[in-house]
This record gives sequence, C-alpha cells and structure tokens, in this order.
Amino acid sequence: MKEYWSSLASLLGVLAFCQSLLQLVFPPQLRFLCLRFLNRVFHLFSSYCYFDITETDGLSTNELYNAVQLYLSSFVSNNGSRLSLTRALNSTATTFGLSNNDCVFDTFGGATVLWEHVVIQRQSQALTWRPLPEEKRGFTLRIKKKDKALILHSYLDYIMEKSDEIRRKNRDRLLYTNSRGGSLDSRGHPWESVPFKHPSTFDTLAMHPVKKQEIMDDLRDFADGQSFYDKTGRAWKRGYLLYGPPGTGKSSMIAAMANYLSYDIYDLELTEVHNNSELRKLLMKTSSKSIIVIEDIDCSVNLTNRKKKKNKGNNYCDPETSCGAGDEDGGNSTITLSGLLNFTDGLWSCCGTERIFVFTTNHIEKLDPALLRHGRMDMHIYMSHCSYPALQILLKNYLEYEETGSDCDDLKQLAEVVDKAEMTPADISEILIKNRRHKQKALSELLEAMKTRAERKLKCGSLRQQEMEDEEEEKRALESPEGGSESDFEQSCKKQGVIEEKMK
Ligand SMILES: Nc1ncnc2c1ncn2[C@@H]1O[C@H](COP(=O)(O)OP(=O)(O)OP(=O)(O)O)[C@@H](O)[C@H]1O
Ligand SMILES: [Mg+2]
Repeated sequence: MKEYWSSLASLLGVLAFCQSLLQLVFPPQLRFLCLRFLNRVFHLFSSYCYFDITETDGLSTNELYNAVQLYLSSFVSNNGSRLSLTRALNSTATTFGLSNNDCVFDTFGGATVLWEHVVIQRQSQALTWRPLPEEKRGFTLRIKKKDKALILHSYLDYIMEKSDEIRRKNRDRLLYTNSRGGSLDSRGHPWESVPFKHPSTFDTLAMHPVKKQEIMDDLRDFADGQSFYDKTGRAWKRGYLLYGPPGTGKSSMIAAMANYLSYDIYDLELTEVHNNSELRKLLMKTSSKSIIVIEDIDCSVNLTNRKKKKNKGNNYCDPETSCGAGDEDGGNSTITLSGLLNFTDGLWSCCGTERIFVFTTNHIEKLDPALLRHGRMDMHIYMSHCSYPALQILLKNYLEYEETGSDCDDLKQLAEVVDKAEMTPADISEILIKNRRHKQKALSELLEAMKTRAERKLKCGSLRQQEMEDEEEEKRALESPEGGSESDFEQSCKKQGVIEEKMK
C-alpha cells in the first residue's frame, strides 16, 4: 500500500513538471490555437454536431429556448429521473422541466437527438443598465450530422407548434363578451374576458353516440386541416348551426366544443352591436383558435329576409336598398343581415385563421336561407329531445348506472316510452339530480314523468287531429248547397258541444 502511494506521488510530480514545461515552451496564445485545432480535428471525425440554444439572445428573450423548454416538459416526466416542477400564473396545470445539466433523448422522423439543459454560473456581472440573471441557461442539442437537414427544417418547426399547443392547453380558456356595448378598454380592446371553466365535455353531453362522433371527427378534421384549407384555397373557418327546442344542450355543446379543441369563446351579443362597422371591428379583435358564438340568432335582430325593404318600428334595413342618407354600409345606425353575412363569410371573416362560428336558434324556420347555406353554416346540428341512447348517457353520468341488460324492467319501460314523451335532457337531468342518491326512486320518478308526458302528448295529438277533421267537415258543409242552410249560431253551438264533450 505504501509503495502504491509513493508511485502515485511520483507520477503526479512528473505530470506537474510536464505541465510547467509545456507552459514554458508554448505561450498561452499558442496553447489556445492548439486546443482549437484539436477541437476541429475532433469535430471533423465525430459523427455528431451540436447546437446551443441560449435563454437570451443579447437582451431579448429567445423564443426557441422557451419553446424547447415547454416541448420537453410534455414527455420528460416519462423519461427524466430528476425534474423541475413549475406552475404558471392563472394555470391549473403543473409543468415538468429538465433539471440543470440533465439530458434527455428524443426521436423525430427516425432520428434520435439528445437534449442537454446547460446551466452555468455567470462569472462576473458586467456593467449593464439591466441586472442580468446569475445563471446562464441554455439547451444543447446533439444530433447526427446526417440528420441535420431534417432536424433544422422540420423538427424545430414541430417544436414551435407543439409548444404553442401546450401553452394553450396549460392556460385556462377565456370567455369573451362584448357586453360593454362598443366601448373600448384601456388597451383599445372591445372584448371583456373571464376565465372559462365550463365542465361540459363530449362525454357528459347526452346525444346519439354516432352523431356525437360525427361532430367530434368534423371538429378534429377542422383543427388539423391547415394544409387542406391552404391547398383548396378556402378560408380556415367552419360554421355550425345548432337548432332545437330549449334545454336540448345547444349551449352545453358549445362548451364541449371549446373544451375539446382548447379554444377560447367569443360570445357575441348582437343586440349590443350598433352597426356593421362595429361588428367588423369586433371580428378583427378576435384571436385565432377560437369559437365565435351568436346565441338565439333569431331573437337578436331581425334577420329574416335580405330583400325586404326597411320596415317601420324594426331595426332591420336592406343593405342593397339605401337605408339612410350617406349610408353606404347599409346604415351607420343599424346592423344588417348583409353585415352579418360578411362577418361570417366575407373577406373580413378571413382576417384571422382557425375560427369556428356557432349560431344557435330554437326556430330554424325563422332564419334567412342565405345565413344557412354551406360555407356559412357548414354543419346543421339538430339537438333533439332525449332519445334512448342519450338517456343512457344521462343515467350513467348522473346515477353511475351501468348497462344492466334486459333484466331491468324500468329500463325496458323507459326505452319504450322515451321517444313518445319528448322530454328534453334538461327536464330529465332535473329529475335525476333531485334523486341522485336513490337510483331506484330516480328511475321510477322518471318513468312516471315520461308516461304522464307521453299520455298528454297523445291526447293533445288526437285532439288536434279531431279539430282538424271537424274544420275540414265544416268547410265541406258550408260549400255544399244544403249545408248553407245551417246558421252560424247553430254551427258554433255544435262546435262548442264537441269541444266540451272532448274535455270531459
Ligand atoms: N344534451 C345534453 N346533455 C347533457 N346535459 C344537457 C343536455 N341538454 C341539456 N342539458 C342540461 O340542461 C341544462 C340546459 O342546457 P343548455 O343550456 O345547453 O340548453 P340549450 O339547448 O342551450 O337551451 P336554450 O335553447 O334555452 O338556450 C344544462 O345545464 C345541462 O345540464
Ligand atoms: Mg342555450
């Protein structure tokens, strides 16, 4: 052991002697050149090349550094052994990060790359007007030389895209409204926003699964369809019209769409918009990846007929016929159907990308066909009364009721009566919420309510049928020569008698 230590000491002595000899023979300048030369030779024969992505680029922040950090956070939790955890302001998600001087591998298009997070202590604080952070941070990307073209062109673009997506997902969605009625905030913005935390998703939405899947596929195709829209020369936007009776889930569907695509919502209150140019300004201030909603469009403003001339006592006017002196925009004091059509489909509608327009109505028949045509409203979605497949979703969500097969008598009866009852999901969910702790009670109360509704519907239907038949008979009697002899009074007495009989 003693011998070992003495030989180690003499070896260190020789090394120290060699080092001082080298310093004597090679001056520092020459040494630096030698090292640079050796480095070059090493890189010439190495199959790898390296890229440094620093946190700051001079004084401005390097977007690529932030993007890489976010991108790595999406998968580093599976691969890394030592991670940093952060949570941004207003965020509900935790972000994983690569710890200082740690490495992680990634693959892209068949190429494997290595990312290293490099953190170096800053030697001395240079004299600047802005104090610099104590650490210099950056990522070093190691790739094979043969993959250089692929990585530099596609991989870095992919990272930027992916990080945008992660940023949007981590941030809470926003719900914008124009309820201030045209006035701007301090930043000149016409929209007010609040965090959007609606819990409705496509899982909680009660509707036929096939229809639901069709809508989800359509939304996904739209969101992933940039190249398709570019190729076909179409503006990257899509319109959905949701129509159906109140309480069938139109607003819930909009929330589910926003949650599914992680889009913001702009809830446009048309009654607060004074004219077409204000509408256009509102549109210009919306961001991409958003859903622009006009609820109850038939009630907002009179938008029934583009060809109609100006009506008295009605804030609608025709853009194609002059609506007031000097009103080349169809009226500076009113909003027109033409203005709305341009909003959804004109040149101005393309001032942003990746936007969805959703209109809702309880009365589709009241809308002008121009508003409904494809290109404006590409998909017309009828939100119907509750069907049996939709009811099954509600039972599962509210009562945790799993498929029990044909042995459940109540379920069988519900399946028979649900279509005849024509109840909305809103009506049904009220009964289920009330009895959610007693499954059996909930089912029997629901069945009772459905049966009563179905009976009433049946009675109303046959009453209406009878009335129509009576009217038809009356008409025929009046037209025939003998029928004309019966006086009006006698006829109305007879009719009254029939109605009283039915009411009994
Ligand atoms: N299809 C559905 N799936 C799940 N829940 C629903 C559905 N439809 C309605 N509901 C429930 O009923 C409530 C009202 O629904 P919602 O506001 O979406 O109806 P709507 O069709 O927009 O009605 P309106 O035409 O009156 O605006 C919701 O809070 C939701 O809980
Ligand atoms: Mg609604």
